[in-house]
Amino acid sequence: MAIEFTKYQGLGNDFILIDNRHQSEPLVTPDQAMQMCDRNFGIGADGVIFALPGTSDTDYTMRIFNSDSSEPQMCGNGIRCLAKFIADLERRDGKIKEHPSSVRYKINTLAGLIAPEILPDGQVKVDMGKPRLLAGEIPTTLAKADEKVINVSLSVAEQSWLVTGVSMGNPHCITFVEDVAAIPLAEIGPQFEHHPAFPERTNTEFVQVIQPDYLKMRVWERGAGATLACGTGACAVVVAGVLTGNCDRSATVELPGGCLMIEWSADDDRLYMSGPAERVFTGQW
Ligand SMILES: N[C@@H](CCC[C@H](N)C(=O)O)C(=O)O
Repeated sequence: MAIEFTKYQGLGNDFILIDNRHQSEPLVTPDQAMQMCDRNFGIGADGVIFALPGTSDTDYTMRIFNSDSSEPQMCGNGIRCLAKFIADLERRDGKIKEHPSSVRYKINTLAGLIAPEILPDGQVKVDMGKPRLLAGEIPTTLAKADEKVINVSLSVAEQSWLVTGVSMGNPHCITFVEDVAAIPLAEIGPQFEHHPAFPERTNTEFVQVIQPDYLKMRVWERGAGATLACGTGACAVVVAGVLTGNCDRSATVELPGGCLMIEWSADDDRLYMSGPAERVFTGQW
């Protein structure tokens, strides 16, 4: 069966989007998704995202397979791409106007309800929900299940790292370093990802504080390796930065693919992420 797809990217974190609005299960299997993501033998992407029907209180459901075929709970750059993809489909179907002032969606994900809004300038602002900070929620064995994991020592590659754990629905392990460019990401990233202290593996972010409102980060993603950006990761980094006294509640996070604006609201405890999402090309698999 031929599958129509559209490729999108958010700061170079790239995804194959599939219109799955009329079926309740993803149109491709995790193994097929892995083949599609292959950069030599497939389309090439960090993941495959499906726009599925919503639930009673949401407009749509998002599911995603990583490029290694695993299924994460959430993807920040991916949900901005999904919002643009759905708006393109709805525009094509005549469901929304050609140039609406803004478009909002409520999306059901494995991490709960997430709400993206396409702004008039084309950027997408996403209400990413509340961070989860307890070890049992992340999950990690670095502290007791009902304790937070803030600046806890973790031994990787014969070195001791002070790490902070944050869940944005998916697990993140954050460490602040002097020089993010000097981190041998391809060598130590997999060792963090598969460390026994993270029973569901982990995304890992290395962060350099340039100023309290400007951070530079590199990421090793669970199931995808070194990517150019990670939206849930950037949110988790600001939370970890606030908890460790390293940054303000609003900060620009610079990733290899560009910048995201992140705000951890003191009023409602929710994370707000703003950044771009662009269509790249369409095709048939
Ligand atoms: N790139 C994403 C995160 C995708 C999921 C991640 N690899 C995981 O397994 O948790 C983002 O922008 O948040």
